[in-house]
Amino acid sequence: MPPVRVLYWFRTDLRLTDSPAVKAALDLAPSALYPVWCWDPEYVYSHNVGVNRFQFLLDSMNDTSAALTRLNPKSQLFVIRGSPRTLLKDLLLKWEISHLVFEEDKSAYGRVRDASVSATAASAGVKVVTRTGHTLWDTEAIVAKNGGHPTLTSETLMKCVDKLPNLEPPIPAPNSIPPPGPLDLALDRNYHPVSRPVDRNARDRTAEVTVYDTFTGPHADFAVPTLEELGMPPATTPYRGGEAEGLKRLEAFCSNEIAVAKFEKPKTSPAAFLPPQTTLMSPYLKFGCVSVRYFHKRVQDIIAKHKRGSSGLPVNLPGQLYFREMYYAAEFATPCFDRIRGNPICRYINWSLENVYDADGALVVPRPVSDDAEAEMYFERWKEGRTGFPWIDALMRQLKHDGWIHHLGRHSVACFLTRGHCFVSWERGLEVFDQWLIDWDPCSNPGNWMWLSCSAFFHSYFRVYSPIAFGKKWDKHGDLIRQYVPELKNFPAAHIYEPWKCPIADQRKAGCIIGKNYPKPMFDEKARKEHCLERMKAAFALGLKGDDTKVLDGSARRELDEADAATVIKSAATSPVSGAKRKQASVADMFAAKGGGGGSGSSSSSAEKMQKISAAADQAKSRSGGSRALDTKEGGNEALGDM
Ligand SMILES: Cc1cc2nc3c(=O)[nH]c(=O)nc-3n(C[C@H](O)[C@H](O)[C@H](O)COP(=O)(O)OP(=O)(O)OC[C@H]3O[C@@H](n4cnc5c(N)ncnc54)[C@H](O)[C@@H]3O)c2cc1C
Repeated sequence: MPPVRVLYWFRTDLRLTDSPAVKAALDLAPSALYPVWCWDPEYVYSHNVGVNRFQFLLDSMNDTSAALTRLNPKSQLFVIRGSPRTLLKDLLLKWEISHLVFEEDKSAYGRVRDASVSATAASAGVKVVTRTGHTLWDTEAIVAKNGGHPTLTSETLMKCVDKLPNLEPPIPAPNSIPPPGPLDLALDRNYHPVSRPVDRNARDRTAEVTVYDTFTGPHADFAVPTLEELGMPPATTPYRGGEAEGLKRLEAFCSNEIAVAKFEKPKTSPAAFLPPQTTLMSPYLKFGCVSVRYFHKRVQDIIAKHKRGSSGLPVNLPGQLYFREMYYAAEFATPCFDRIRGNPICRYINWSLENVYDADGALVVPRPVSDDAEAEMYFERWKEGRTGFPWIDALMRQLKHDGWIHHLGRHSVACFLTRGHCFVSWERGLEVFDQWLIDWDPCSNPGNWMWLSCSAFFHSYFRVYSPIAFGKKWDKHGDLIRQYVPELKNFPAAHIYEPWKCPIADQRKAGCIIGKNYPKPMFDEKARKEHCLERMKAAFALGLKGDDTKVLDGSARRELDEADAATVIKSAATSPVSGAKRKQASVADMFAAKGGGGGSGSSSSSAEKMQKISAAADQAKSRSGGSRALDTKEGGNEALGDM
């Protein structure tokens, strides 16, 4: 029998407790175990990753490396700087590896990469062993139980998992591991990307990237890189990665068993991030520092112990984990999940700012400047936390600084940017979250953006989060605002959510003049909300999805823009005119001029179309119970009360 020599390829499973793939590697009883991380140039340059997420990843890698060394002083996480697609084959040959073992990554990106690496390994005569460990259930099996379709409600998900075998109990961390074999690596290729791709993270770098100057680190010790090697300044997030830190956080949360048993997501405060409000486990799940199955078992055991008065699905903690499963299974079965164009589950809405694609369907980068200057301005001010709505600004600044905000805070800012007020495409918001979130995830991020923008999963578009009342309900004194918008820290509580209404004498006393030290609101929020509701109504009535030919050839956009223009003509005489309305009125003028049959003819046919659309949407709204009812299947981590 040839000796068993295993290369364990770590990716989004930076842990040793309850890792089915680590167990599979050890079950092979290898004489040598090489725990490897490939520091992929694609991640460094082509993915949209901000400094906080890089820091969290480096923390997690260092923690795994230290844990491996504790289990065997000769072991560590062997970090090699290069693409797994090219590098792994050389490692397999040099180290005479018999088995390549890794945890499955079922995302669209992961599937393609893993298939290419597996094929390369097989061609080198190496056996490939994979296990599911990033999700509770095998995503592919869930989709198969759903007839190959994406799971669009948590109820559907539960029906599918009911047909799957029961979850296995978590696997304890190993007590020891074999050492690696010889580590000499006379690698002769240059793994530094010769033609470096567009650097999407250039904006965060303050120095040159030096991480690829060597294969095995500046001291040839396979060390975990540093932020300096990535050309990045120190991170600002207070959250540190790693299995030890993640398990500590989970235990701290679980120490209050009653709170665990009674947890109801919609009743947690978007302004709080300490237990028992929320677990803050998402970045640890994202990087696999904590096993989702271990987390699930831990809370299920507590719930079983305190059955009386415990909360139920979908609002309890297991329910939250099932939302994650739902998005994973939805992503698996949906082409173009992270964009509108070509996405069969995503409703088409004619957002004022949307992504532009070339004839082959590729995103146009750099992005052309939109001709809707107002929408561009809304987007920029949203991103910078300068909208003039302190609740929104506090959350956006918290997101940028800390890399994490509460789920219901994400609801607030996502609703505000998209269907609630700015009418900017969710694709633009997704990109900002992608850059800033430490827990960014290819399934949960697009999935939740589609939910919040009422593009998929959730459809009650007439339920809009107030940028004033919602925060006030949870944080009357405005502590979150005082912390993240220091300009307002001395503002009287009575006016902190609407500082523009504060008497000038009090503004002076608080040391902050609105319009000078802190912006005035960028629009009349009520008028904007009405404007967006009308546009959502039209899009819902048209009822197209991202893969419809009318979306792909641009005619859906024209049709909805015409309908919007007609609405403005209809309402111009009665509605308060915000800047945005003026802009729409000019769109209406353009339409009238283009119509050929003269202004009045065009606008009346358009108005008729709008009337039909509007009536259909009203019917849909009354069928679903109007603005007060919320389909419980859609709820679960929605704030069900006052929005
Ligand atoms: C616009 C938007 C974008 C989001 N992007 C991401 C993302 O990129 N990555 C990410 O992990 N979560 C994302 N979420 C979901 C959610 O906000 C975070 O998972 C949550 O804030 C994590 O906090 P927690 O760990 O304290 O959650 P808890 O309430 O303690 O829940 C426990 C775990 O359940 C999972 N979970 C809970 N709610 C959701 C949900 N709605 N979707 C998916 N998983 C959920 C998370 O893994 C979470 O750690 C997004 C939500 C919104 C509204």
